[in-house]
Amino acid sequence: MPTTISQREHIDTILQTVASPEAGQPPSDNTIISRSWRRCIDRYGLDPARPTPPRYVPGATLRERQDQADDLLQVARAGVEQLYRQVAPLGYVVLLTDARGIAVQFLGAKADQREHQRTGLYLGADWSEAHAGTCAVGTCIHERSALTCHHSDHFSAHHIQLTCTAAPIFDPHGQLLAVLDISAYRSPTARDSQTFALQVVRFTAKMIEDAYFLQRYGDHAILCLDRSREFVQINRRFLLAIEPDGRLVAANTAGRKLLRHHQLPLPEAGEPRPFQAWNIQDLLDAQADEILGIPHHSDDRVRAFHTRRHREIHFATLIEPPRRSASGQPSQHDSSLAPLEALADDDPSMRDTLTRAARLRNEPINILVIGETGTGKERMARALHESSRRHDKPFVAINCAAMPESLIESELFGYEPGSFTGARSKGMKGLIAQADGGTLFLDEIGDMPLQLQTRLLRVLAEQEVLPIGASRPIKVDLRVVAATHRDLRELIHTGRFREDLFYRLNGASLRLPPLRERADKGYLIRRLFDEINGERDSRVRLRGDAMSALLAYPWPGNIRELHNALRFALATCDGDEVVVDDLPEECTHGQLAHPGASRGCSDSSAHPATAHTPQQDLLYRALVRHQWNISAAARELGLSRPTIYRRMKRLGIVPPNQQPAD
Ligand SMILES: Nc1ncnc2c1ncn2[C@@H]1O[C@H](COP(=O)(O)OP(=O)(O)OP(=O)(O)O)[C@@H](O)[C@H]1O
Repeated sequence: MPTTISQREHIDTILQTVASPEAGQPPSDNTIISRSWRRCIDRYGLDPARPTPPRYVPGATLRERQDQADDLLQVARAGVEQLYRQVAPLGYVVLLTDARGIAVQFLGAKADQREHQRTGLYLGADWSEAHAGTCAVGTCIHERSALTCHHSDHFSAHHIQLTCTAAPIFDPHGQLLAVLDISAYRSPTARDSQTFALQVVRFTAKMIEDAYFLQRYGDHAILCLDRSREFVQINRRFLLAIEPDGRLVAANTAGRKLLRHHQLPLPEAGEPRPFQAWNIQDLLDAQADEILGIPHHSDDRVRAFHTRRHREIHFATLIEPPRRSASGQPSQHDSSLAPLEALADDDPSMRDTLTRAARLRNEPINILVIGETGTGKERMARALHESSRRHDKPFVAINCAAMPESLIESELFGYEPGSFTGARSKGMKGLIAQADGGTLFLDEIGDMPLQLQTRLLRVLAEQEVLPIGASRPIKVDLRVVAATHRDLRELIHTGRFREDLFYRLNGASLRLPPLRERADKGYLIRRLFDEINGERDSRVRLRGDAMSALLAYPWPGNIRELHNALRFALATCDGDEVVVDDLPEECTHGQLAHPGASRGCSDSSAHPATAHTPQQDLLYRALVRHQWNISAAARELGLSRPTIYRRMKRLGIVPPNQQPAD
């Protein structure tokens, strides 16, 4: 690469600084940077006059690194996306690298993908100091602290237009887990312009680190300490995981610093010392049960303690572990409620609906389930049935909208032998009678013809059904659950629904929120994925990047769309995992980059008219890049040759020399 004048000056500055620190003009009086320059030359043998182009690890290695970081990636997702929303308008991209500097997550504008790939600000890029020279990620890994690498702080002349700021993320034992980085191509010359960037990245890295900590030690009591009573519940500055007897198990970065300050350092990861060396009483001047009982001894759930050494005041609050029964297992509810509980995780509307459903499940009243199409009304009806005392009796579902009007009466009420032309000679038991003792589910009740509404009303009022052509009614014991996505009051108003039937059916109502409003999408995705997976011969895993894309997608209300997307991904994926490229194209149209697209860039005009899914796109581009050399494309994509052939066949990609002549 020919060097420009400013690059030439940059190279000279590095060489002079390293040769004689006093003579050179470091870009800032930043010893971290000049130390790193020296390492680049002395230890890694890098030459500032020969800038190395970005290095990308092969696809298979990237996937391996992403798998290893999967737990963190899942926890970090919300934080990384929030950070991206904050900094993208200022022209930054966001990278999360593993502890060795390989970018395992990337967020940046898709429109600038070629520039990202050219600079190395992309998935799979190696930002270790040994390869990229002085840079925010690599130098942060070495220094184990947050820093900005601004313009000519970078070792490589290739990077001097960039400003990059990175912060480390440590695991609960002090081991480096990952590095969070934001980088921009254009920024003011002054280094101070990045002060804010440093604060945001540090803050987000701490948030991710603490979220990971809380997840890892979710089964322990976690003591949160702060020097301020007002902020201790919000800041959670120092986090310490403790055993019921007060032994310290782990601490976040700030917590480990606090312990060191009080001469109680926790062993670092891999150290041979016994792990639970200290008790919380060694830190705070209080009995362990006083500390573990904070929530019960204090109105605002905060208590002040003196530290044993230094007599500093710290305010403490406690995150209690899940309650355990006498058997040591987390306390169990009534197991018959399991079908209802399985419908949702932690969504506020669903929580209210399910509490109500649990109370109503054995009450002798009919229930109306209300919700948009595909929000799980039938699921709810089944779960009500399965968790009720009627669970061993039939559940009969009828879709009032789908049944032809000519058949609906005979299907519902049944008929006597020979009661009309075309009837079966033995007669037929109607669906209502089949549901005797159990639950009758009337879906799309708003579409039931008026004349049948009258007959249904009679069945409900008298608990008996009169088959067509019969002279005597049959007694039935029914619980009716009806469902609708329509506004029944509006239908009553316009004369299309009987008001008296509405009150019969609406003994109580349960409302289901649309998917777009649900806070437990992650749970629904995992649950549906497991269900579809369970129907298959071989089991497949949903990888973190696919999960992130599914969570980021603005789903409309209908859960069926999510179901279809997962079914598609499971049907088309290769191997034993679903990755982001296996998802339908519309799910990946957000800002998230695809891991598979991380190698090289190509002319977008190379798209065949038929190639439009990410999988097709990716494979096609790789094949074009390698002049249809299957082995080379396979190597680049980290796949085997048979897999490439299989995918080409499945995705309808035909090499030019095998295409039929016009
Ligand atoms: N809580 C849930 N957990 C997992 N999957 C669910 C849940 N609720 C609904 N689904 C899935 O979503 C799809 C739609 O569910 P369901 O048929 O119960 O909705 P509905 O509201 O009755 O639909 P419609 O309005 O079309 O009658 C089904 O594939 C179902 O398996």
